[in-house]
Amino acid sequence: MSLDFCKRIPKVELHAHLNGSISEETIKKLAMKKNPELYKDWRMSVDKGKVGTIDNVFQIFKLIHQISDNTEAIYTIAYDVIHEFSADNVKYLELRSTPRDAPSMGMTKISYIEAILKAIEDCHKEKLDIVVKLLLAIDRRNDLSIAKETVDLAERYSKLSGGTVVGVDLSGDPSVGDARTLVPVLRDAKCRGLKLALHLAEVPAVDETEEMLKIIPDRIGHGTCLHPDAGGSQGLVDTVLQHRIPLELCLTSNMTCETVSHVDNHHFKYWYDQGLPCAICTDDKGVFSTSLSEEYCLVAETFGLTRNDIWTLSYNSIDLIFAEEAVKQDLRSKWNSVKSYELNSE
Ligand SMILES: CNc1ncnc2c1ncn2[C@@H]1O[C@H](COP(=O)(O)O)[C@@H](O)[C@H]1O
Repeated sequence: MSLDFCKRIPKVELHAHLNGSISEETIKKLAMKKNPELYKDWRMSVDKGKVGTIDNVFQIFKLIHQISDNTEAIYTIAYDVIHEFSADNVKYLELRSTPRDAPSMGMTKISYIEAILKAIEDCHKEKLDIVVKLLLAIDRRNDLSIAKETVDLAERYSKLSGGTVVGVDLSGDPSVGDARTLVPVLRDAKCRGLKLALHLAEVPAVDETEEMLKIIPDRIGHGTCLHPDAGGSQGLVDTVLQHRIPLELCLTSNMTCETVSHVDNHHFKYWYDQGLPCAICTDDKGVFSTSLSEEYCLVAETFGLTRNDIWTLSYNSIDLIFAEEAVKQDLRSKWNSVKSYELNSE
């Protein structure tokens, strides 16, 4: 499978953490303004293949958050990240980010969210050929009151943004906290009409995952350890299949975090063969030095998928987006208008 083909086809990105998606250029630009040492530290941490283990990855987020501690930086990051995904032929992007405040820098959670929304709006005004939506993330280390505040903000900004904010993500270091404490807030978010994308079973956690699946999230992030062979259980597999809960799969991320031993063993294969809806995603394209095209190419090469399979994978991801039906229809037309050309060209 040529990378060129994967670059050319239109794509949907459904699992991209804003601060993990920052490119080297943007990090450099922001760090130079603040403290050039931060750029050097970042450079040393993310050299491809060196990141290793999930603990190291979460150290890198701490470093990035030092750089993105002001609203101007958040705007720049969102603006640049949207342009970068667009340059990779991503036509629909769902960003997710954890609202943060930094009182000493004058950043509030409100100004944080508004900076991202402004970047989305500015890209739209430029007529960039990409639809962008936003999920507000709850860090699993947070307590119930912070989670509730995030849900309130998501509901408020879903209205104020005219539907750009579409839901809530649950993420954060999977070895920290117990997501079960957040169940009432997540259920409430669902009742309020917000979509739920939950990181589940990124590491083995059968009891927690069982409880979280009772919410029936709209999508699952990773789901690496759902299967009994990966530290999950048949019950988890059955529930996911019964409700056909789509998975957001991020191969390079899982390899780098060492939650999957070898790419050949990636759970994509199992779920794809079961016919479960799966979206290929980047997770943190900056931290993992990847792009959505590279992820598609990796899936194709690892599991022997044809051009047609890859096209279908990309096309079917449209069904999984959290936007209204009219957006889905527009995207399907866009895909169909280039399909025969892309599938038949060299
Ligand atoms: C590698 N797998 C992962 N698993 C779980 N959570 C992850 C993650 N990658 C990123 N995040 C979550 O996203 C935050 C950074 O973006 P934002 O500051 O929110 O834009 C991280 O701090 C973490 O909470």
